[in-house]
Amino acid sequence: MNFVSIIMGSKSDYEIMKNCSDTFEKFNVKYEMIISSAHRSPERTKDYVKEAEEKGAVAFIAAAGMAAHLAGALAAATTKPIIGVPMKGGAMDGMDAMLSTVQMPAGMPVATVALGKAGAINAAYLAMQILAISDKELAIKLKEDRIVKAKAVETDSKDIEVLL
Ligand SMILES: Nc1c(C(=O)O)ncn1[C@@H]1O[C@H](COP(=O)(O)O)[C@@H](O)[C@H]1O
Repeated sequence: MNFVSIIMGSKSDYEIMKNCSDTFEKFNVKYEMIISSAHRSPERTKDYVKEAEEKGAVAFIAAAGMAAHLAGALAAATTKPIIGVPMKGGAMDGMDAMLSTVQMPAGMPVATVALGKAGAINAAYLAMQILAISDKELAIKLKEDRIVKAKAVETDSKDIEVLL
């Protein structure tokens, strides 16, 4: 059973990451979602990655704030794609999380998405684009979603546009 795994460093990340799981729900894509920290629960994190891989996890989404090492720790534990979502908050409001998520050494990639809600949603989209390589039905749904988005831009414009 193919699925995507979402791991958050803390329950305080859930409000934003619910946007990620909601996106999977919208597209009917299977996911798991847990809290585990590379800092606070290193053994749980390592054990979970192994179990999730055995169950069929195709990609991992790691969301963490501040000194965000979770995504990097997952990258060290598996060769499955890792998508990192830096969380806003803390004294540096996410700049720290963004840099610690994105600045991985060569050969240990973490595909880092935007801070905040857009990042949580894009993490799900990126994971679905990975799944869609071998899932034609999902690939079609993603293409249809682009058409809907493009139409929404036109509709929004029509509401306010001024053309000469
Ligand atoms: N960066 C990490 C890791 C980790 O990288 O393992 N574990 C928790 N955290 C982050 O610490 C922030 C504050 O956590 P608390 O709100 O629980 O104090 C959260 O954004 C979490 O992701």
